[in-house]
Amino acid sequence: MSHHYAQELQIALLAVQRATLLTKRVFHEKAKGTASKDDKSPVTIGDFGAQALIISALRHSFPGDEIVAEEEASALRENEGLRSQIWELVKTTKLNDTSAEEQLGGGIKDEAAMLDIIDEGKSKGGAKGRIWAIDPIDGTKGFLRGGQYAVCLGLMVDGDVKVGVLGCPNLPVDDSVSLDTKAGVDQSDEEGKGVLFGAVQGQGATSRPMSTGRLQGSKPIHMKRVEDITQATFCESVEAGHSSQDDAAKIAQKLGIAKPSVRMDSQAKYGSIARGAGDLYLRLPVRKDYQEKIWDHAAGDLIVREAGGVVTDVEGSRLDFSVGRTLAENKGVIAAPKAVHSQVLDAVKSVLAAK
Ligand SMILES: Nc1ncnc2c1ncn2[C@@H]1O[C@H](COP(=O)(O)O)[C@@H](OP(=O)(O)O)[C@H]1O
Ligand SMILES: [Mg+2]
Ligand SMILES: [Mg+2]
Ligand SMILES: [Mg+2]
Repeated sequence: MSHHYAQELQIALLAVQRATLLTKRVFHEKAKGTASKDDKSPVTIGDFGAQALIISALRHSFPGDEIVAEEEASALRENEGLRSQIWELVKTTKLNDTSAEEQLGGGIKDEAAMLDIIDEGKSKGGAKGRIWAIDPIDGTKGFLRGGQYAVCLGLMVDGDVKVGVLGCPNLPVDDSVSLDTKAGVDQSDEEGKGVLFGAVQGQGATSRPMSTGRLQGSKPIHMKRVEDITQATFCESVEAGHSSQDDAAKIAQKLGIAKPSVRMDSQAKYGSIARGAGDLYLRLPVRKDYQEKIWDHAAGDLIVREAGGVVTDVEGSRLDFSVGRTLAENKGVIAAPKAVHSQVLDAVKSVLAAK
């Protein structure tokens, strides 16, 4: 059966847009209510709330699909304070358009149902069937710092990403605003900010301004043509523990790039290069044993490829989303326009080989 994924894209865009209304409310509140996960990484009431709203929307339209989501509710079951703060946000966050809200199935029944919904994201992933990957807040550290963050949703079918959506409340709406070194720091969702990226395999990538109700009109986006690699703008993580900034600096030097990197949190990096605001995204392993999570890459990988880019790991292999909740077969990420990807990859390989 041929499949155009029109309904999947529509629901994913609306679900992400609604979830960002919740994260923006949290962003503007002083008490962000963080908890610490087993791996010591932070999670906020925004992460839990956004995950609940997205899963609830997916369940309404696609009840048979599997879901891989980053967060789980166990910490909330033991913490009534945290739980009720999240429920307060979830039950009062709605799109201000009746038809759009209806497409998402409206709200969640009660607090207990919310916890169960959050826990519906425990699929093991894999190579068979329809599986959604959700990162309710990607770049949680950036979110807490007032940097970039993204609400991320991807649909994989038989291990291949078919639909990808990124909501980036703190990026400029205008695709032509080039990244500078301030793009990742001290950002807010003031006037002129907030963009939704979307892509369907084989149909290209788009951006549109975020709204509080129905979807706004979209524009196709494309990666920028790199005439001269020495003038390229590359982005990397703010967190030195997530991507080796030392290796990135050596790779840049090898390519003759003198401009400092743009450091920003989250998959906003993928969105930014896909729209031509920057050129390259390098994610270079710091720890040999770390496995990248599928929800950190699924949407961004498709959006960049549909905008004319190539995304591989540091060895040049495509990211393999078919092996579970992590990218167990890949290390790092190299995303670049098609015409220069192999040149960048050569530089990456030679720098990493020399270590
Ligand atoms: N050692 C590590 N190496 C690479 N990525 C890591 C990591 N530890 C955590 N991460 C992931 O890095 C993501 C943020 O990426 P970035 O640095 O590009 O903003 C985090 O997503 P969350 O913020 O959703 O937890 C987390 O999943
Ligand atoms: Mg996290
Ligand atoms: Mg993440
Ligand atoms: Mg996250």
